[in-house]
Amino acid sequence: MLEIDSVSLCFGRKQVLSGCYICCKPGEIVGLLGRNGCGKSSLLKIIFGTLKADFMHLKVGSKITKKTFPGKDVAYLPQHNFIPPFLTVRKVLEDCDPSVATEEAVVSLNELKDSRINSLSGGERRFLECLWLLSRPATYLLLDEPFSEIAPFQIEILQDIIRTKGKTKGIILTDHFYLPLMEVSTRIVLMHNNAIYNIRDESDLILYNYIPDFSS
Ligand SMILES: Nc1ncnc2c1ncn2[C@@H]1O[C@H](COP(=O)(O)OP(=O)(O)OP(=O)(O)O)[C@@H](O)[C@H]1O
Repeated sequence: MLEIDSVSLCFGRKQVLSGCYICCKPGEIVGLLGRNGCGKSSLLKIIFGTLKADFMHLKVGSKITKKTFPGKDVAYLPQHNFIPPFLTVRKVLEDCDPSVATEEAVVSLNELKDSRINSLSGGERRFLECLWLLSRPATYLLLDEPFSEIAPFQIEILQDIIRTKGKTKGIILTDHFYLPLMEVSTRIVLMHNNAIYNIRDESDLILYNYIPDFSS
């Protein structure tokens, strides 16, 4: 189990996280929702180690640790582009797991194999980054907005891969495309007012004002 608790984070005088808790075990896909700026990305960065919390308690398996990077337990898809722009698509695909970069998954990239990353569209680049990250052998995957910029057909491909990986890995996934997130998650939580609430269905998201009530 990956477990982080008592997370406290301030930027200047602004308290972003206070006493925050989240956990995830292998075989679980935790969908993390929350309004813009509530601290979802910060929480994932703190788990990975690219952002230092004012206080937190992090445990991966039986190991208490200050960060998970560098290490083999956790892989992290940041919100921003991270694959070096000078690499070619072919080079990146060569470093992907064949069970992830299947023929069906990469069909949209076939004509781009000799292109450099910096010549791809935003969605093409993001999709390739997701394939690469989902290929990592880590036990836990942190995915920050994998569906952003991605066309619906490709989102379905990513959902299938996430579902397959989620059978053996623990995945924490955050995105504002809440429907694809809800479809793929085995457990959904919402960050709201510095607390984490369990979400059963869309009516809970209306209750916490994350989505509008279209019926009213
Ligand atoms: N480096 C920084 N310096 C100052 N404030 C920051 C910094 N990084 C984040 N923040 C602030 O912390 C808050 C939480 O940011 P974070 O990116 O974690 O939110 P989020 O829930 O991921 O938002 P979104 O859904 O928009 O991606 C925001 O109000 C943001 O402005």
